[in-house]
Amino acid sequence: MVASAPIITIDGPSGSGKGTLCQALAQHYDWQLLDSGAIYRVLALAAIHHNVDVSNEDAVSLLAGHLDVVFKPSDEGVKVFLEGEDVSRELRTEETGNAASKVAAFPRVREALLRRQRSFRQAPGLIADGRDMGTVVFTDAPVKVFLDASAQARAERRYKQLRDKGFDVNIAHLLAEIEERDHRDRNRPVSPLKAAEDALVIDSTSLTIEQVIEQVIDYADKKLNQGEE
Ligand SMILES: Nc1ncnc2c1ncn2[C@@H]1O[C@H](COP(=O)(O)OP(=O)(O)O)[C@@H](O)[C@H]1O
Ligand SMILES: Nc1ccn([C@H]2C[C@H](O)[C@@H](COP(=O)(O)OP(=O)(O)O)O2)c(=O)n1
Repeated sequence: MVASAPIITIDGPSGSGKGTLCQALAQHYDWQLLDSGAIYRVLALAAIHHNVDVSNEDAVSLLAGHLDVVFKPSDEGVKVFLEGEDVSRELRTEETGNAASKVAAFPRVREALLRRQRSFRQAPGLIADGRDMGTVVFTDAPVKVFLDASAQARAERRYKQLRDKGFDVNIAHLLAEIEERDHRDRNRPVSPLKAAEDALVIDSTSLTIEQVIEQVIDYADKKLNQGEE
């Protein structure tokens, strides 16, 4: 039997640093990258573009089954195309994140997107970024990390990130949105945001990005080597 490609799952709440960490890991190991949040964000945008009510589970799960999305690496990072249209900028707004969190709460939507996410598992390995990568989508991953940080720290990070991209943002508003999204993501009945039992939990509130990356690479190297012994 051919062994499946190894996976490192990185789950955690909004602004904990998952995307930054996953990009660094994908570069370090030269592995594929799955940004599962981007898939939920694209689906939310597809609903908005087609005037589909994001609270209508039937209609949104139908869209999820036919989602035409393409991820293209470019010099400015990965560009995302929905039905041929570049939606990379629109994808990153908090409005889109919030709508993504709403459509992601529907069980049939999550079911419709499972196979698409699992198809990213390819040699030599995969770095998977999301909320349920270690608990539902890739339960057999040899390396699982749950990345957290205080809501205040996450709101401040998001504020700087969006302001640097030229968005007009307000920190109090961002904190309220992050707390609302945390609550919805953690309390939904299917695939709620939580650490897998076998995950390494890292609180990055007072760690630099470099310290987080170093800690995860040290841990992953040990776990991956154990698997080869
Ligand atoms: N440990 C950290 N300390 C300070 N800023 C961080 C840290 N980790 C990530 N950031 C910054 O916070 C912002 C959000 O990080 P991101 O990786 O997009 O989070 P997520 O994918 O979990 O939402 C980015 O601008 C990133 O550079
Ligand atoms: N595996 C995933 C990934 C994202 N989601 C949902 C829940 C999140 O609030 C939204 C957006 O996720 P995304 O990772 O892009 O958000 P952040 O960059 O962390 O703010 O999608 C999910 O339910 N399951």
